[in-house]
Amino acid sequence: MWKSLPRVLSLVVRGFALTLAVLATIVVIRTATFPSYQTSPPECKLTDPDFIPADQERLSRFTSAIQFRTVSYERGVGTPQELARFTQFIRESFPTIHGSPLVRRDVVGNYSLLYRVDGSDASLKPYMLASHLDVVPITQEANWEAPPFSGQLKDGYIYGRGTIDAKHSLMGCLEAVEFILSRGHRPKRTLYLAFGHDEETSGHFGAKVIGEMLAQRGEKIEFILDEGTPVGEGLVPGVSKQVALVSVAEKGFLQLHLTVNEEGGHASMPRSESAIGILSKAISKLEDSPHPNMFKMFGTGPETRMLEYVATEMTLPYRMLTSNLWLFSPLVGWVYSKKPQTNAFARTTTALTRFNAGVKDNVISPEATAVIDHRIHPSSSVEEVIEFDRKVINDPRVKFNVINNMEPSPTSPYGKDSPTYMLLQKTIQQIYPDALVTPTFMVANTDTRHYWSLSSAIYRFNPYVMTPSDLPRFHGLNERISVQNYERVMNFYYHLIVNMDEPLEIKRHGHEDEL
Ligand SMILES: CCCCCCCC/C=C\CCCCCCCC(=O)N[C@@H](Cc1ccccc1)C(=O)O
Ligand SMILES: [Zn+2]
Ligand SMILES: [Zn+2]
Repeated sequence: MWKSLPRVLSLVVRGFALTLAVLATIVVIRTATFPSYQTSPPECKLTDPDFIPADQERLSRFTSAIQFRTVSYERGVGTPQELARFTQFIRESFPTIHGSPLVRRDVVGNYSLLYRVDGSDASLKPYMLASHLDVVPITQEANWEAPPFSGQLKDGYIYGRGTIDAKHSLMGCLEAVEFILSRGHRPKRTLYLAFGHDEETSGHFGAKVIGEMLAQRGEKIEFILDEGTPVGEGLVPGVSKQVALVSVAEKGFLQLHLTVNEEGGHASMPRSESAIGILSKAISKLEDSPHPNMFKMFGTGPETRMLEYVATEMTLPYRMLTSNLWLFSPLVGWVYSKKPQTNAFARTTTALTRFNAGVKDNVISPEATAVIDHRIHPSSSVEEVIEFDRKVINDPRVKFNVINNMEPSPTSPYGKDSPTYMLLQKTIQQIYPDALVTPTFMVANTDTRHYWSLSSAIYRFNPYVMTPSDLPRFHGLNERISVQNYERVMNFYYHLIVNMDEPLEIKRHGHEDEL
C-alpha cells in the first residue's frame, strides 16, 4: 500500500494542476471574449439653440430656490409656511409654464405640485419626471464653508441644502419645460412633473397622494424618472471612466424599534443586568453580524449585472474578476464589503440610528430603546431580515416593533430590449459622451415607491457627476453643486423631453443584436 503512495500523490497533484489549467483557460477566454454592453454615443450638438446656458438669470433662480428653508423634520412635521412661499416663488419664476394653456397645475396634499403638460398626440402614454420640494435639516451649521441656505456661489460651486438633493432636479426640470414652451414647442407626448413636499420623511402626505390621485384617474405612465444614483467618477472599483449609474430598482427598508424593559431602581444596588446592558449587547451583536454578502452567495441580481455592463472597460485585474463572476464573486464580494458605499450594494445594511435610555445619573433606567435602519438588498425581504435579527439577538427580553417598512422594489426593464432605458442611455450620452452607462439599484429610497402601480418602468438617476468625496455631502455638510453640473442637469432634462418626441422603439444596429 505504501509503495503506491507516490503514484497516488502524483495523480492528485496532476489532477489539481489540470483543474487549475482548465480554470485558468476558461478565465482567460471569458476575459478576452466578454461582451461589451456599451454603445457609442449618439451624434448631437450641444450648442445654442439646442442648449440651455447656466446664465445669470437661471443661476439666480436656482440660488433663490436654495434660500427657501423647506425643511422636513419628522413625518407630518415640516415647514408649511416656507413650502407655501416656495411654491409661490415657483409660480412667479416660470411664467411660460404657468401661463400656458397646455399646462394643468394641481396642488396636492396642500403643498406638493403636479403639472401635466399636454402633448399633441393623445394616443401616446404620458411619462413623468419626479423630484421633491423639501430638504433635510442642517447639522453643524458653523462648519459649513458657506451658509447652508445661502445658495452662495463660491469657486464655481453653488452651496446649500438641496443643491444635490433635490432642488437641482426640481429646478432643472422646470427650466427645461420653460425653455421648450417659450420656444413655442409643444411636446408630442404628455408629460407629468411630480414634486412631493415630504420625500425626506417618506412622502406620506405628498407623493403618496399624487400616486393615489393618478391611479384614481386610471393614468398609466410610460416611464418615471426620479432622483437617484449619479454619474460616478471613481465610484465603481476598477473603472476610470465616468459611469452613469441608472437605478432600475431600489432597496427595501425596515426601521425597527427595539425595546428592553427591566426593573429600575437606585444606582447603588444594581442587579447583574440592566435594560441598557441587555440592549447594548443585542445591538452590538447586530453590528457584529452583517447580513449575508450577496456577491459571496453567487448573486445574479442587479449587483452583478451592474458590473458586467462595465466589465470590458475595467482595468485588467477587475476585468478578469468581473468577466468571471461564476468563479470570483466571493472575492468581488469581499472587495465590495471594504467601503461603506460599495458594501451597500453587496448586502442588506444595518445602521443603528437611535439609542435612548436613562433620566438621571444615579437612576437605573427601567427602559432602553434603539432604532435600527436596515436597507434591504433586492434579493432579500422584510421577513427574512426580521428573522435574521431575531436569531442574531437571540434574547426574548428584546422586543421588536416595526416602525416602517418596504419590500425591495420590482426591477424595471433595462438593456437593449427596453426602449425607455435606451432612451435614457442616449440622453445621458448626449450630455456625457465619454461616460459608460450601467443599470444598478438605489441603496437609499425615493418617492417612487408611491408610484409602483402607475408604471413598470421606474428609473432613479441624478444627471450630475459625483466623486467618492462628494458622497458625504448628501444630507451632510457642505452640500453643493458645480455650475457645470447644474448646467448639465438642465440640459439632460431638456434633451430627454426633446428625445421623447421620437417614437419609443427598440433600435437594433448590426452586431449589437448579439448581446
Ligand atoms: C459600486 C458602485 C458604487 C457606486 C456608489 C454610488 C453611491 C450612491 C450615490 C448616491 C446615492 C444618493 C442617493 C440620494 C437620494 C437619497 C434620498 C433619500 O434620502 N431618501 C430617504 C427616504 C426615506 C426613507 C425612509 C424613511 C424616510 C425617508 C432615505 O432613503 O433615507
Ligand atoms: Zn432626495
Ligand atoms: Zn434626501
